[in-house]
Amino acid sequence: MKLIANNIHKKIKGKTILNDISLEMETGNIYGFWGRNGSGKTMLFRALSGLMKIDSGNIYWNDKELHKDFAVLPSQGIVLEHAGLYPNKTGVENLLYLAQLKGVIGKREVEEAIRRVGLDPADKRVFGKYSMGMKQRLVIAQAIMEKPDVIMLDEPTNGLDEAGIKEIRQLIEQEKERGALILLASHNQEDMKILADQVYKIADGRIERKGTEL
Ligand SMILES: Nc1ncnc2c1ncn2[C@@H]1O[C@H](COP(=O)(O)OP(=O)(O)OP(=O)(O)O)[C@@H](O)[C@H]1O
Repeated sequence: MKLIANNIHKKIKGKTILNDISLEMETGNIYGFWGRNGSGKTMLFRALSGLMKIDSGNIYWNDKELHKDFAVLPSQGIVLEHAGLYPNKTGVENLLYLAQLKGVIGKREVEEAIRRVGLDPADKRVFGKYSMGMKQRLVIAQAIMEKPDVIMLDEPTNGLDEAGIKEIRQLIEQEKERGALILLASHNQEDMKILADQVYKIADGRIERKGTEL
């Protein structure tokens, strides 16, 4: 399965955020997005997921077009900010609530995802009391819990200690082996070296370079 972008452009308040971006990505691979703060990685993920409309260009998932055949990408898990998680709900409660919106998975799968990121489904602490690393793990659990075809991870190893980084890298590899298409934005060079099959270097909203190394 393929995710394709053809010549996408986006301006916000007169400023060009995405400038003629074309990409072709296939399931079973990890694509790294490397670039300075503000280069456009997050905005690109938002565009590709359908969360943000583009001004021109086309985005295809297989033979279907985003914004024509569907409003958002049909099978995706996305880690952006800690958006959508309630500080006064536990991890399980938070993910169950989100799972119920789609109705594809139930409690068993939610608990399995929580275990896979190294958290305890029986933990009664609420999200607001989680450490930064625990929050990050729960957000990743949310992105993978429905076993989506496309997973977008924006800085997934942020806030994790060395052991946590290793665990999350393993999880990302497992998701690739499962056959997911993974987009990974990270400032961590090791993440790029270890995980990415292809690296897109982003600068000023453009793809400056594509290759197998940084
Ligand atoms: N709501 C907004 N209104 C105006 N400009 C915005 C808005 N959101 C983002 N931008 C601009 O879009 C550009 C790209 O930002 P983006 O968040 O995609 O960068 P990034 O590569 O993800 O950066 P970082 O590494 O800091 O996460 C930046 O110049 C930013 O200032």
